Amino acid sequence: MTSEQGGRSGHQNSARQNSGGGQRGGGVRRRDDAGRERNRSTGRNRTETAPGQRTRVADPARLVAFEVLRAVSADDAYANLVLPTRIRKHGLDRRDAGFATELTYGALRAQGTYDAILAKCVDRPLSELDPAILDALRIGAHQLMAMRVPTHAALDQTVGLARAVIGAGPSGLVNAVLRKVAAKELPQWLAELTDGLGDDVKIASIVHAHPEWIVRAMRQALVAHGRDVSEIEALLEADNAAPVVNLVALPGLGSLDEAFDAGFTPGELVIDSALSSGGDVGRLDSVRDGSVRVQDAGSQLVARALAAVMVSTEKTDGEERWLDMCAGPGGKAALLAALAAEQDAWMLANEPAPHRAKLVSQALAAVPADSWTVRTGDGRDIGREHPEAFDRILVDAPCTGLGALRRRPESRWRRKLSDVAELGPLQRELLESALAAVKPGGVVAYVTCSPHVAETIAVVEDAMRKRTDLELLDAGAALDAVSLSGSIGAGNTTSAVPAHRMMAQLWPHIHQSDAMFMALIRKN
Ligand SMILES: C[S@@+](CC[C@H](N)C(=O)[O-])C[C@H]1O[C@@H](n2cnc3c(N)ncnc32)[C@H](O)[C@@H]1O
Repeated sequence: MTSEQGGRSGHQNSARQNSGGGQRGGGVRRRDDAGRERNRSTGRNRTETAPGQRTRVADPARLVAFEVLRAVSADDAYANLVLPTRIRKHGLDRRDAGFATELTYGALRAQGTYDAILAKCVDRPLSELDPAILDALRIGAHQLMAMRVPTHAALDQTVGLARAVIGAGPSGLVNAVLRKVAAKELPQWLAELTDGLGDDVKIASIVHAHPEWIVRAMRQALVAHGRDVSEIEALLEADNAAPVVNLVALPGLGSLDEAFDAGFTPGELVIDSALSSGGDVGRLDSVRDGSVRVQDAGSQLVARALAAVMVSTEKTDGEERWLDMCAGPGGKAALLAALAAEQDAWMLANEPAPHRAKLVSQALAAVPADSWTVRTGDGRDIGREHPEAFDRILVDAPCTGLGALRRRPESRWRRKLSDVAELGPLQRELLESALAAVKPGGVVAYVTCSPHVAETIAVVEDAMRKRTDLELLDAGAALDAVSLSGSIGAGNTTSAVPAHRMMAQLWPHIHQSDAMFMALIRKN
């Protein structure tokens, strides 16, 4: 299990520097540039016996983490959306914001492992604890197990947080439980929790903090794409690392010069992209004007692959017509529309949720307006309403998002196996609609941000079985064709099933991208 690796140096520094942070005796706590507290005026001896007695006011960075965990567990909030607002609300400086980010994301990602440890230290089922106490314990556990926070500071500050925001009684429980947690280091806890377990899936689930059904699904996906099942450890660990920030310059519209001047480095997977493990992208003018966008490298690759693949359609009025059937919030739509504009094509971006359709319009604002139109509606209707009307169609289907666990720290614990079955009919209907809407000679890209075989290979195979006019193109080769290295190994060269050799899967541990799946289907 790792903590925020993407911002590693910044966060680990902040973890060290903030290790003793917090307000004392009700005073406002400030740190100097080296992270040392100023105004240490109490002169009080720090003992390890009664941390809760010392700290009565919550350290703002830990308070932010606690508030985000509460919003996630009580209100089903998304941590990546709530965290920035709480950081602003509490006025955290850059260092404290880094600490709060590592604490929040780390505690959420590893929740299953920490709950297993906590269950050994609490004398009742965790489900019987006040959920606020459980969240405080998770925050304490992450500091003790995975951050370089000295034990006394982790205890002192977490008990102080509990005292300030939950109450004196609960803070005693938090103190007692965290002392038991602190008695062993993480490797000892993991050894104890997995001792005698003969099942590799259960062991990986505890050690790498993923639900068992997801470990099983990832193993199955690796094998289905011709990879060795032993890669599972690296894949799960990649999910536990913070992703680097990827930028794309919209072709013909944006330049990365400003990003490079600001310390971004050229992306290695895909052209016109840049990488950063930290920094505030919102400060870049080019990001603010929408000509440079934050976008995962895998998303960039699939959009570029669809735009570059050969089609042999009859063109309406000499121009190609493209469709992004599931466009919200508009990441791929912006890149696709810019590519369409370069090729004198026009694109329809469809999204049924009105607020997400609005985001699509905003994402497309930097692209010449005569190159695109946004439709607010159900993609399942498009095949019937516009039969054989489009040369290229992207179906970026609603899915479990198991390929993007790096950026959504809570989602692995929120998602359920039943979600996969629930999404299946919609995924199939959207693909069928796209296959009706594509012209003969045109191509449909079926894409998911999930490697789950039931959402990927199975959906494509079902669609192929239903029609006789379809052909799978080599999606791995199509990704290679638009990659910088020319060979990224996303295809499957070894499968005994010819159709499986045509489908491509990107992986966080190999490509440092989301686990994006792509099949390219040509209608003959
Ligand atoms: C995986 S997201 C698409 C991400 C988007 N392509 C991007 O790159 O930003 C799937 C989208 O499909 C939309 N969706 C859900 N049901 C749909 C339907 N019946 N027809 C079309 N889109 C649908 C969701 O609202 C969601 O915005």
